[in-house]
Amino acid sequence: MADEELPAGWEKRLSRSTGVSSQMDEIVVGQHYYLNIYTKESQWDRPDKPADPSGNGKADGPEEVQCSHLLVKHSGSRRPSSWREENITRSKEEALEMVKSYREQIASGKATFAELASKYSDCSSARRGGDLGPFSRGAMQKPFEQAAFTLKVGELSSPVHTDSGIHIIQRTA
Ligand SMILES: O=C(N[C@H](Cc1nc2ccccc2[nH]1)C(=O)O)c1cc2ccccc2s1
Repeated sequence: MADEELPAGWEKRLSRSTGVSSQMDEIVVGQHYYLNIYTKESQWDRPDKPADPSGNGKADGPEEVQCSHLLVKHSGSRRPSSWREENITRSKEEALEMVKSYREQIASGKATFAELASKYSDCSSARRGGDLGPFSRGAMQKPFEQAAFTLKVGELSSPVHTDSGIHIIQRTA
């Protein structure tokens, strides 16, 4: 289908980071998203009307962040399998208890984020100590993005729920 003209004020962008697609549950590189050129807000869905220049001040905050995360998947995860465990059957409640325990160990200094993420994260980024690299809005699932872009550098999130499972996120840049 021809790539029709976008309504005024929008730009079509290519997400440079990998992320989990909202449809197929696989790592996608180069998924398109749409950027409001006035407010710098982004959205997955193709806009059907001109961009709103007002944006109510939502354009604040960084364009790009870098985070590490520790993911604990559960039986309700979109892909209940990982490098650690071929068939993940733990309950969501059990996953939440595990995530809280890891967060406590990191916050108290008993262990570093990278030590626990590399041992226990159900994401393939475990091999990098949980580091996801830099990413902009539009690259990750919305609950993850909202948390990541709200954190200050060095801050640790509360447990964050996405279709992939339950995450602890640390913003590193
Ligand atoms: O989506 C990924 N991995 C999924 C799990 C997952 N789901 C996520 C949702 C948001 C952010 C990170 C996430 N990681 C998997 O392994 O099943 C990614 C792995 C990596 C590895 C390096 C850099 C970025 C990424 S994003």
